[in-house]
Amino acid sequence: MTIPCVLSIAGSDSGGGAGIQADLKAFARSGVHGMTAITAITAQNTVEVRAVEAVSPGMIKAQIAAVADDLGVDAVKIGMLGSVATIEAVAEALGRLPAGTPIVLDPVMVAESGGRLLDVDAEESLRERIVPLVTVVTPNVAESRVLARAGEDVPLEEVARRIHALGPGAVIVTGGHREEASDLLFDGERFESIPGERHPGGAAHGSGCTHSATLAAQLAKGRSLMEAATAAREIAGAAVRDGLREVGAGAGPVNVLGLRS
Ligand SMILES: Nc1ncnc2c1ncn2[C@@H]1O[C@H](COP(=O)(O)OP(=O)(O)O)[C@@H](O)[C@H]1O
Ligand SMILES: Cc1ncc(COP(=O)(O)O)c(N)n1
Repeated sequence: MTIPCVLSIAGSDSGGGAGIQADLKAFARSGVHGMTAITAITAQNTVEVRAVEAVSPGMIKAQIAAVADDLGVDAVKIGMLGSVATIEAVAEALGRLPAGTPIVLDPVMVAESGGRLLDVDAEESLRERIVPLVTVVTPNVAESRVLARAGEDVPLEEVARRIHALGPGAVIVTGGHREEASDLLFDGERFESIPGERHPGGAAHGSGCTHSATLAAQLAKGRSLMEAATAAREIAGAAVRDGLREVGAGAGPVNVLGLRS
């Protein structure tokens, strides 16, 4: 079998912890060939997002078409989209991929450091134009409540049901911000808890990106959704545990490749 080719449609993090930089490392960790369609460039470090510049819709579509026409796309991970114009471009490009291509959406809204990465007026487009097209959507708890328009009083199972009703194949609410750090999977029929140890002293900048990129890579390798979700939880958790705490003054970058000084 030839090596799977997986495409990340996401933003660039100049600090190297999240976005496409995290995705390429996660793809390598899972043994697939990584490709990128960059949606935005961020001037970002572990403390703040200083500036964001969108890539033009035409250039985003050209990147996706270039890799699809030659290398082929065995799975897609979508991260930061940023604006309505970018969402429209990505929705159009996804429609040209072969039916059945696994698509993982990490609905990135706000960076770990607090900077906004999705315009508020783009939340509705994300919900209507992208969420229904994807195989699995992987919000963290805060993102799940925005997608479901659910307040703190709504139980997480109901939040997942409401997101599923928007049309994706499945929902995984990631648990990095929950006390027990387990992920919650809902495929429209059953709930599965995907447990894992919490690493409170770890470095978590890029954990969501690492999780969704790993999920896409594992699906490209032919794993079932449950197998892929289990591997993504395990690999993201270990990347937080081994995270580079000493790098930067804020939340340090995850370390999915187990780098040591
Ligand atoms: N402190 C932690 N300890 C163990 N696993 C973690 C920790 N933080 C995040 N994870 C794991 O990393 C993945 C991403 O989670 P999360 O932090 O919820 O996403 P985001 O980075 O989008 O906020 C999930 O599988 C989650 O369980
Ligand atoms: C370009 C880009 N994409 C995604 C994230 C989210 O990652 P995190 O929530 O870990 O900051 C980010 N900070 N920057």
